[in-house]
Amino acid sequence: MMKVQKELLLSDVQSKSDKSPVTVADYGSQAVVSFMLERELPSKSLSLVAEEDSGYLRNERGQETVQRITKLVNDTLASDGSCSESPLTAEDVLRAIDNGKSEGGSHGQHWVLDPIDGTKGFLRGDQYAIALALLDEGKVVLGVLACPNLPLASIGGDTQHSSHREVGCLFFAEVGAGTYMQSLDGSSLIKVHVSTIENSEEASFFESFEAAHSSHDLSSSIAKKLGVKAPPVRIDSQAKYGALSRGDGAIYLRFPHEGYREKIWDHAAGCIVVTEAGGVVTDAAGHPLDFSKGRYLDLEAGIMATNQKLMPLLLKAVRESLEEKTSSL
Ligand SMILES: Nc1ncnc2c1ncn2[C@@H]1O[C@H](COP(=O)(O)O)[C@@H](O)[C@H]1OP(=O)(O)O
Ligand SMILES: [Mg+2]
Ligand SMILES: [Mg+2]
Ligand SMILES: [Mg+2]
Repeated sequence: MMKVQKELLLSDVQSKSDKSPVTVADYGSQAVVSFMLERELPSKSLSLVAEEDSGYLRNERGQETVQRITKLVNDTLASDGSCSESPLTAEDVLRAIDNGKSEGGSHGQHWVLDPIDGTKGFLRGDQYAIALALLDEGKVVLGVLACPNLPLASIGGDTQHSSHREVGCLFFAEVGAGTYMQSLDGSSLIKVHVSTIENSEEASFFESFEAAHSSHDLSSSIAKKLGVKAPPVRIDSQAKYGALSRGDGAIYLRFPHEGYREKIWDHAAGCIVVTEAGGVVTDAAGHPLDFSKGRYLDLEAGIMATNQKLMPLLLKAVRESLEEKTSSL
């Protein structure tokens, strides 16, 4: 994935109908994960709720892109050493991508995948994540978050110039069993916990790098009410949930602009990674996120995450800031 990030060509990037970018890496990652899940869980019929579909790839202009993705997928499976079968054809790859069309819901088990979360960060050479979760009867019971560019050392405010530049973190959480972090090369497994800060003035917070994804004005007003002194830490993708789960910062604020609908694959893995590390994730009204409603989350105004001690204070500050915003309109 990191090699693809470095070598990405202009022609490898397309624009979707909602104007967000999608790359050969997004499609390739979805095909690989879908293919692996099918292979590892042969006895069950797979239900996968995933971001991408093959629509664009199946039209004429997509032909070249499909060839490129097919090569990437086969190279990846071969380098992993886990593939003894013959190489996948373009049609196999398109079918693996389209496995992700499930509607999810409150019954049975559904895998939830964002093959590349934070595509804009990926294109910039910054943070991105591969996020996979398992829903059981509408609840997230398992979450895995791979963050190939996230430093193993803390990225919290005052440690940003740390000399430890090693990157690549894997977070995983299972309901009732806590959250663990491992380096992507497989060494050093540790159990992680959210920050224990109780004084909001000492807290630092994460938000989107992209101002179009989350209102920076609103989070700055909330931070001011809490007396937060540190400047916001702005990074892309669910890497924010990962960083929060190990206490790099104490708060995550996300307030998309009017009309944006949050998707379950953008939060399912991150949510359990934070809650199993002792944190709380809610919408702006303080309700837990409901992953049982299909491909979209149905929620009020925004998403926030912090530790249990700070949540009541945060909720109050969010309420006040939202009221001020409404009355100023
Ligand atoms: N207009 C938008 N507002 C909010 N989030 C968006 C918007 N467009 C895309 N996203 C999604 O928000 C998430 C990244 O936001 P951030 O990095 O700011 O946390 C990604 O899941 C991204 O999708 P994608 O998975 O396609 O990158
Ligand atoms: Mg996308
Ligand atoms: Mg995403
Ligand atoms: Mg994505």
